[in-house]
Amino acid sequence: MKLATIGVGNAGSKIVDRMLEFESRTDRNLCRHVHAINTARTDLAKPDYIPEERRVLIGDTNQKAKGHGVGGDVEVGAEVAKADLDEIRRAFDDVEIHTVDAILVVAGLGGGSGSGGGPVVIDALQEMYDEPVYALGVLPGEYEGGRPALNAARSLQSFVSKVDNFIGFDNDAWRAREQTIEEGYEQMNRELAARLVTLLAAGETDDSDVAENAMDSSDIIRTLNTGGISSIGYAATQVEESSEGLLDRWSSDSQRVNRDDGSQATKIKGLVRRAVNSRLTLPGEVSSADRALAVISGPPSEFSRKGIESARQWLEQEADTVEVLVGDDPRESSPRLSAAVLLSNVTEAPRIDEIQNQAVDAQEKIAEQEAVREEQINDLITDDNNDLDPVV
Ligand SMILES: Nc1nc2c(ncn2[C@@H]2O[C@H](COP(=O)(O)OP(=O)(O)OP(=O)(O)O)[C@@H](O)[C@H]2O)c(=O)[nH]1
Repeated sequence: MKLATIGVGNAGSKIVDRMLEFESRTDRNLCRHVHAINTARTDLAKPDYIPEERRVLIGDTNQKAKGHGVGGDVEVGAEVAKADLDEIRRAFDDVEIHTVDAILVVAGLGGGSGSGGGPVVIDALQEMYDEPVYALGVLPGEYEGGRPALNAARSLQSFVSKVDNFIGFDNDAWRAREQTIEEGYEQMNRELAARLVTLLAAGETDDSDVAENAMDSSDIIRTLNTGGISSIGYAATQVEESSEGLLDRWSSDSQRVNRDDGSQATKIKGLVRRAVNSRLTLPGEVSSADRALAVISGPPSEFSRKGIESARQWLEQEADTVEVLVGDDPRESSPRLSAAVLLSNVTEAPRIDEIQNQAVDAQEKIAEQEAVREEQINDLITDDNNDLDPVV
């Protein structure tokens, strides 16, 4: 698949940057267009891979943002993006839409810029293009507190209703306790990038006849057509350099002998099983998914038709749906064989309910605190001062 990828806010831009890093390390070419849109000038200076001319600063003339971010205020994030919509649209003008299959918007939902600005950007994209628009949204960890949960719960509603599919990533599930938050983010972003790129880059070459079971971008689009909230599982293994394997790699496609000797089939089924049972980007009940798709990526000498078939049967049972696709993504020089599994429209994801509950609590607490504050101010100016007249 070929994507136009847009990071909104700081987390969104960092994740897109890691996607580009993973692509360049693994010789993939998924993101044909990239943009980073943010309200904080210093954060926009940080990416290693997003070209400078693709970084769009919004809200620098807004009194509440002034180029320094919106401090977790989702309303200001949305307001700033709306005010600078012309600039955002202009940035998209040079996206050659005929060269991409879909658009992916990436954002952290706990802050203000990505959470508030993301849905505004998505509206603009849906208006401008017919291609599907997907989102990758990061859910804040419980440890971040009530305000990020409230931002995320509100923003999630907008994201899910506006995009063609929302892929979730749960910071809580991926947090390693022994790391600082920044170190943790760096590792999470790399793990997430590997999953997204391995899955979505399948079929990016337009050369779908290189392998018999090659996955195509239309397969991915079909699987994501369910809408709703989706999750990705992933597993990888090092490819052994047997002399036979080397031979296979150097032979031409027509001469390639697929050994299909049972052990390769077992390996592929095992990888898909490991991917599904691994920590998902958004943990959830696999059997609640509407559709599933698995991409087996690596040197074609490692592929096995039997493996694909038994992985498909296993996944069909596990996800409890007949809408299952399993296919190859040949990467001739890759030292790894990997499986990325997309579970589309997972309806049972406990973290979503938790965030909604945390958000309701936070909203009640905020309302209570505001009422108390108002009362205190009233007390302060009315107590024992009843004889005094205000100046104006
Ligand atoms: N996985 C991951 N999550 C992050 C990262 N940075 C921030 N987050 C999460 O994303 C949420 C939003 O943070 P940012 O992206 O920094 O915020 P923003 O959208 O730029 O908005 P403002 O800072 O309010 O202007 C946070 O609450 C965290 O949950 C990151 O590098 N990786």
